[in-house]
Amino acid sequence: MAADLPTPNANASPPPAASAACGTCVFNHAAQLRALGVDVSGHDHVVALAGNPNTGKSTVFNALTGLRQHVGNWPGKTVTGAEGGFGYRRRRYKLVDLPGTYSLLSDSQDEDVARDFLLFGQPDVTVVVVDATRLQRNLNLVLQILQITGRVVVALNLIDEAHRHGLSLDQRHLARELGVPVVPMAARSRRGLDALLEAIEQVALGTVATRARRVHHGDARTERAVRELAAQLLREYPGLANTRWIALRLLEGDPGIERAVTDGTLDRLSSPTPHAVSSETPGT
Ligand SMILES: Nc1nc2c(ncn2[C@@H]2O[C@H](COP(=O)(O)OP(=O)(O)OP(=O)(O)O)[C@@H](O)[C@H]2O)c(=O)[nH]1
Ligand SMILES: [Mg+2]
Repeated sequence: MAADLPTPNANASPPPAASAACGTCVFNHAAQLRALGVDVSGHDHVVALAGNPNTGKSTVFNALTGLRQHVGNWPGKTVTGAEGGFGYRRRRYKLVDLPGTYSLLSDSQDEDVARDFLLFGQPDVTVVVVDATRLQRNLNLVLQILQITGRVVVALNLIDEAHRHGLSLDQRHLARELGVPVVPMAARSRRGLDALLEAIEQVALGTVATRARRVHHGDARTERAVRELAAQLLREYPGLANTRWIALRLLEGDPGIERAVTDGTLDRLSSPTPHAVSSETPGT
């Protein structure tokens, strides 16, 4: 496995001078991102870092941006999304470090921040940082994120710890099962950063064919109800992204999503104009 890890990255820092925002980068959702407090001007793509608490998201953030987001060995440090940027092969990427969360479904402020950003900000790429020593537990969030976007790279972090515990992981098998790139890494020692940058670029530019694993729910009646509610949401909030996922959550009585309807979040974050592209991954 160690042979699959590339050498430390030479391209991550310092970023090149900001290029003009890419006119053809249709995956930026600047209006929604602005509403979420993230200014993407001067950047070509938006990348979110998501993952369970304490998996090394901020360490990846720091390695990519050269910034010093607080890192520690206890969970719960990153409360709001820290922002930074990096350059790779003449493109500028805005990077947002999201709070650690075990789920996009339950009801805490951290989970709301992460969920709202992924749902409504529609980043061009979401890097899900997982703890290779606790893969099973971490996959729950990966699968949830794959239901709302296929534009995902899984960063299989803490691979050094996994090896120390005698664990060996088949990242190719995992990538096939999930339908998205999987990059083994040890962010603290910058191992795997080059491969991560490469995978981010490929997903951002659509040069890799991802096919996110989708979970199919319920019977025909549930499916019909989801479709009707999703259509109603779209009528009420034109341009709203991920209506199917939101409909499913509403039917399940998810309090965080119910609150997003009643407190005006959905209204605020639905786009004034329909999206140029759907959030679905090509081929899914
Ligand atoms: N051994 C090892 N430790 C790592 C690696 N990456 C991160 N760490 C350590 O893991 C701990 C947590 O790292 P953070 O980057 O703060 O994790 P986080 O995901 O941002 O945490 P939250 O913001 O609380 O969700 C720190 O002690 C890091 O030094 C790695 O690749 N290998
Ligand atoms: Mg953090």
